[in-house]
Parts: sequence; structure tokens; C-alpha cells
Amino acid sequence: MLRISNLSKSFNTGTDNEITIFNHFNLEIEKNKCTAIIGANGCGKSTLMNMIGGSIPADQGRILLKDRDMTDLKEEKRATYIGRVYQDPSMGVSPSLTILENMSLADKKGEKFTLRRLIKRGKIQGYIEILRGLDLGLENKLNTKVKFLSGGQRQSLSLLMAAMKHPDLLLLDEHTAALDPKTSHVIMKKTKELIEKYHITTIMISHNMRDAIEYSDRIIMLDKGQIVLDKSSDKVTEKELIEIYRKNLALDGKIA
Ligand SMILES: Nc1ncnc2c1ncn2[C@@H]1O[C@H](COP(=O)(O)OP(=O)(O)OP(=O)(O)O)[C@@H](O)[C@H]1O
Repeated sequence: MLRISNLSKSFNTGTDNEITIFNHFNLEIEKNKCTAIIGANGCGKSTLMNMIGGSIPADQGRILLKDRDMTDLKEEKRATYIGRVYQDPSMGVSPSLTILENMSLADKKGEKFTLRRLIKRGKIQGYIEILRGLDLGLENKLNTKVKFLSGGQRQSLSLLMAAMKHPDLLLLDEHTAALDPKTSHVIMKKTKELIEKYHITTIMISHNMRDAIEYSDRIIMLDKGQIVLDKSSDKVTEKELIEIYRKNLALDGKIA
């Protein structure tokens, strides 16, 4: 489904600050599964996500999605196949546009269009139905600008927009990290519902071990750009994950 092979990435190449994050990294992600990527700060989670999504280029290696080579595709082009929800609730949506305009934008992803012709009347009822599925009452606020929504409502909308065109791959980049625990729980449940309903292959970065176990099928732990754990989520406990975390941090001298 997603095949990453021989991927390498360094920053500040050729300077005293050169840092190699990935060195001939390989990973395969199965279809219709949710894979959680966990690991301590700086282990390379976001860099990996950014290389898959196309916001930063890899130095070397290939990224194949459904056997289609994504490696040299620009981010906008990749967005036709890849949906993404960010940690920051203001990313992934256009805050100064209304809910209806945002839904229409997501619906037209990959198409050429003018803003004047953004909204198609015949589509509105369909958007209302999709929004109703979120159960947040957003279907009654179609003309409300997204900047007036709460962080949780925005993340829900962003998630819906990323999922509604049934992307080949959904990238969730700590998408509940900026939310309070209760809202975070609601969004995680909605995430699970959506990806199961639309059968979307998902990669989710999380710092929350419990969420990673509960909401994913597979857990991969990175440490310094390498896979140090790769297990089915039902075969790993929170205690085990925390112990490996602590062991790696201790080895790095980050904790005693
Ligand atoms: N644009 C950049 N320029 C230089 N170094 C970078 C850049 N982006 C990331 N890095 C470095 O690459 C390493 C991996 O960063 P990355 O953001 O991928 O880690 P992460 O696992 O997502 O961390 P966190 O959990 O804190 O978000 C870090 O040492 C970081 O400082």
C-alpha cells in the first residue's frame, strides 16, 4: 500500500550543524489499517510525515503509494491522494471562509476552479448530511466563518475535509495534541469512526500511548530515525511502551 524504501534525510547538509535524521529507512504500511508512529521528541516523526506528505523533500529513496511513485510529486499534487490533519486547528481549514466554503474547497481538491464558482448548490444537501454525521451541529452553521469555531469543532471539520474524498492515505499529525482531554477523546472517537467508515489507510503520530494502543492497529516506535518497536497494538501494553521510551531516553542521557 505505502512503501518507503531507502529513505534518507539530513538537515543543514555541509555545515557544522549537519544532522542526519533518516539513513536508508524502510517501511511498509498495510491497506485499510491505522498505524501509530510514536517516539520521543526529535526522533523524526514529523520529518517522516512531511516527506510522505511532500512538504519536505527526501535526499534519497522512494515513496510509493498504491504502487504510484510519489517521490517527485509536489505537495499540492500529492494532496489529491493524501489527506492530512495537523496539530494546529487553524491549519487544514481556511479560517476566514465559512464552513460551506471550506467543505466546497475540500470537495474540489485536485480540480481547477474559481472562487466565484466555489459552491455548487446541488452539493449542499450532501455536505449537510456529512456534517450531521459529526454530531456537532455544524450542519446548522454552514455560513459561519471557521475562525469562530472552537478548536475541537475546527479539528473535526478538518478531519472530515481530509477524509471526505476518501484519500488513499490519511496523515494525522498529533491532531488532538492542542485539545483538552475530553475534546481530544471525542475527536479520537470520531477519527476512528471516519477511517473505519471510509476504509482509509491512516498514519497517526501520537505522544499519547493509550490513544496509540486504543485507536491504531499497529504501533511503530522510532528512535533516532530507526524503528525500535513494530507490533500489533493488541500485543503491546502502555507499560511496555513507556519502559522502552524510558530505556531509550536513558541511553541518550536525556534522563537518569
Ligand atoms: N527544518 C529543519 N532544519 C533543521 N533541523 C530540523 C528541521 N526539521 C527537523 N529538524 C531536526 O530533525 C530532528 C527530528 O525532528 P522531528 O520534528 O521530525 O522530530 P519529532 O519526532 O517529530 O519530534 P516532536 O515529537 O518534538 O514533534 C530534530 O533533531 C529536529 O531538530
